[in-house]
Amino acid sequence: MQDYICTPLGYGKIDFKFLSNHLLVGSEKAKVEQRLLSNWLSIMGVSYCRDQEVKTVMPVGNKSQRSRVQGGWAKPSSAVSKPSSKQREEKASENIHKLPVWVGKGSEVDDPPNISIRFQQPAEKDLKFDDTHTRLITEPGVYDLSTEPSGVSRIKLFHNFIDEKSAARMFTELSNEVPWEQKSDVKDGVRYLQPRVVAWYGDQGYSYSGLSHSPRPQLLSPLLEVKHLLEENTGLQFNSVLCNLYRDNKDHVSWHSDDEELFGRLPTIASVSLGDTRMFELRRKVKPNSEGEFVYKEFVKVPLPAGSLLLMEGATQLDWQHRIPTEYHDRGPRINLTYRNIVT
Ligand SMILES: O=C(O)CCC(=O)C(=O)O
Ligand SMILES: [Fe+2]
Repeated sequence: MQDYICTPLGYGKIDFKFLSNHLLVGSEKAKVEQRLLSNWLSIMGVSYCRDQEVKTVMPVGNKSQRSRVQGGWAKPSSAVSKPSSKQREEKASENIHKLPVWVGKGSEVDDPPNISIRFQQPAEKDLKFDDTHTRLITEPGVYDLSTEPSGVSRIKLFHNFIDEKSAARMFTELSNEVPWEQKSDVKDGVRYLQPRVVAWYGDQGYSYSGLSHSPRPQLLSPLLEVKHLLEENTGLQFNSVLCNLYRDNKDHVSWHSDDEELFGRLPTIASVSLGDTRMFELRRKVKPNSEGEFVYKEFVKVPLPAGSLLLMEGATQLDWQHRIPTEYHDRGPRINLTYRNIVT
């Protein structure tokens, strides 16, 4: 059994002070908090199982917190006894990870969320978690992700870029009027149906991963509205938009970069979200290690609510990948509009 501890200090109202890599919950109180809990767990990349017996208990914090949590909804099992909780706690506090500090853009940048993570390294197994960095961005701002010879990778997050009422109206119009299509693409020589439906608008077509979109120059009115808003606010031009509809929690887009040549070397991609909130994740690209494995260490997670705008700029497509992962729990439909500019 692998164990590690996370303390979600300062994030949300989650009333728990310990986790294991299999956090198993049983009581009513825990059930009320399952959604928060599973969100937080998915943010931290921890697997989550419900309605099973607690296999591991990893107390963190003072004695009163411990007994409250254990007494409330966690049943320690025999797995707890070795090594002792105290030993684990002491070991864990030696291993507190200091997450990297954002390189900010003056006053536009809010402080990073106050999350600290403690990792308990089990004696018997290497979790490969111990040197990963995950940053959660919930506040609007400008965030420099990395600086490499290729340039600065920068994202900008805006909330309420589209007001609530307009976002709801656009969501309904686009759900009904866009000719949504489930395409298939090729991965490792095999053709798969994409786990979402899409539509492409632009004067030119767009091809990637063995699929192609024909030109569709006539933008629907909500798409034009957003395009004008973007152009007014960013001073940039966008001549195409890929519309994605994630129908439920299972729909997703896997790790990728929008690094096709037709968008230029350092493209700005403007991503507008409507409908239910989904987590947008980035990971920094790595070179394969000596065994040919890709061991990713830097992750960024950004919940994207309705009306938000996320700009990906600079070297983000060269040095980072992004995805929308599946979620464990139900999600309503979400529409994402990624505006791009074809330069060739
Ligand atoms: O749905 C999203 O937020 C991301 C979509 C995306 O990455 C893409 O269309 O290339
Ligand atoms: Fe993308």
